[in-house]
Amino acid sequence: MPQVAVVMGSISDWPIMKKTTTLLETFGITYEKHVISAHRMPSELERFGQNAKNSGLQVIIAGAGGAAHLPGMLAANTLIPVIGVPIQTRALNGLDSLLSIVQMPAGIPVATVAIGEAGAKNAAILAAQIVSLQDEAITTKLTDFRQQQRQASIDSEADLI
Ligand SMILES: Nc1c(C(=O)O)ncn1[C@@H]1O[C@H](COP(=O)(O)O)[C@@H](O)[C@H]1O
Repeated sequence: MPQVAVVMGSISDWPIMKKTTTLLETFGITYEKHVISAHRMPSELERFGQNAKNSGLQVIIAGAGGAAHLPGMLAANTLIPVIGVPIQTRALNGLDSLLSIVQMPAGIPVATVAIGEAGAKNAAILAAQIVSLQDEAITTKLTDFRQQQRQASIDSEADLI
């Protein structure tokens, strides 16, 4: 039974959302991935959201661009925490996606991360932190990941030439 679902509004979001799944694999988290659009597939979205808890999922990561209603509509259909990834857009650089995801009305939260690649990576780390509350092996992997980042920053000083 996968721990996390990675959902995107379109296959065109996959190059960014692949950053999320790659990191989930690094942390040893099991996941499933789907294209589900709130706009184009409203009944599938409702069914997925309403079955998510029973299928054993612990976190949903949802990436969408433009009028990015997908994360909010998933959140409206489940009690599982939803992390929203705003996809960068050509017309408005992803500001449209960010505001559509972050400005949820009180009562239906979406944990919104940064636009684009940084957000896609942070979504995976945040999901790993949530799943790690019940999985000690993931805590160990997260600790190692932090240590590697720290060491890479320390080592980078040698390049200040
Ligand atoms: N924001 C949404 C939703 C939704 O929120 O339901 N469905 C698709 N999309 C977004 O439309 C953009 C363009 O999609 P296409 O490339 O398929 O036209 C994508 O970034 C997708 O996430």
